[in-house]
Amino acid sequence: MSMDQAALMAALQSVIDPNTGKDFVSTKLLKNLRAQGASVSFDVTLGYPARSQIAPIRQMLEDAALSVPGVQQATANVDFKIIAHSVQRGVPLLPGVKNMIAVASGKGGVGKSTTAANLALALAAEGARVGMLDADIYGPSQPTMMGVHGSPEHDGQAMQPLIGHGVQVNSIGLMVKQGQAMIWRGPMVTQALDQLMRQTAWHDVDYLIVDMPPGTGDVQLSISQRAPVTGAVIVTTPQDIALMDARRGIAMFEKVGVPILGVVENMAVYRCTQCGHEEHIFGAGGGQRMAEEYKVDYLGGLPLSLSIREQADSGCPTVAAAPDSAEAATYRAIARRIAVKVAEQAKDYSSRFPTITVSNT
Ligand SMILES: Nc1ncnc2c1ncn2[C@@H]1O[C@H](COP(=O)(O)OP(=O)(O)OP(=O)(O)O)[C@@H](O)[C@H]1O
Repeated sequence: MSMDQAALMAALQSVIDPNTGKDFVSTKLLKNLRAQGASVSFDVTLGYPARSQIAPIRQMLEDAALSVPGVQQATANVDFKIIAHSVQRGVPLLPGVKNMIAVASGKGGVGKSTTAANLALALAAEGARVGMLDADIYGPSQPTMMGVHGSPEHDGQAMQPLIGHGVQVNSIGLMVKQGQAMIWRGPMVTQALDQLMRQTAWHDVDYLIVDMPPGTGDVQLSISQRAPVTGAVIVTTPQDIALMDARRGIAMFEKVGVPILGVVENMAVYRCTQCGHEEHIFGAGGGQRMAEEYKVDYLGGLPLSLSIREQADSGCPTVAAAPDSAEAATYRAIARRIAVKVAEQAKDYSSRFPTITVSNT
């Protein structure tokens, strides 16, 4: 029995990627469909890091093809490729970095650095090449959280990032003495961060996570204007005051044309380690309500958890220390949502155009 090509396409189109909610045919991700006798094969390239997703997606696609009368053999070649997506107009990309994701918060102490570290590890666990730029001048904690020691080597041109849990790390905390940066004035901070960003030899990074200084002052505004940011993630806790500050964070990025990838609610609920009872100490649903009000995505919530704190503060964040825990699964789900949202953004075309230098001579 010969196969009906239209039926094959319809069957393949009925398969929905659970991560994007879209099919692979109308999004043109399915390519090179070959049919020979009773065999079909095709390629699917996902736009987000998907090591754990390849096998189930391959299975769904092959099952769909095999359900078509006349198809006896189906081979789906599924892989992923992360490309550079657009940033603010007129801001050039950093060499060696495809996408920069700013992790920000309206106020300090909400768990921004912990979230940034775990998201970096979650993206890396799915096969992405990840960098971590710790720009938190007021409390650079990434060297501790990512477990890196020493200073980056400088070859006269650029600094070599340190490697922690497979992630390329550089931090303002590795460049200055403890406490020194806090007394710098705004322009000095901006200059130091600019240098840190541009003079680090990032090696073919798919996602550079930037742990931003907390707040929405001049330094933060300047980074969000000058750095090529693909999108921003806002971390908040559920208290009204933190939510109010988070709103300011959203407004700051929107003002400079950086898309908000979504909101992460940290320390959303307390779960008793003895009996499992859950208590919304700071009120329930605040992050979600704020996300709805501001029409941004609610990416997920993390509980107030002793293990999250202990693991991050001891240099092995939860995603690496306890990959089978519920908290690690939440971080991975949030990271996947972020990567999918980045993949949906327009491609960066700036590298296609030559830079025009006007010379007066
Ligand atoms: N979900 C959580 N449960 C328990 N403790 C947490 C959680 N998230 C973060 N912490 C802890 O709270 C403290 C502050 O977290 P973190 O440094 O990530 O916050 P931050 O917002 O980056 O702060 P800063 O304003 O200093 O940049 C750390 O000790 C961290 O381990």
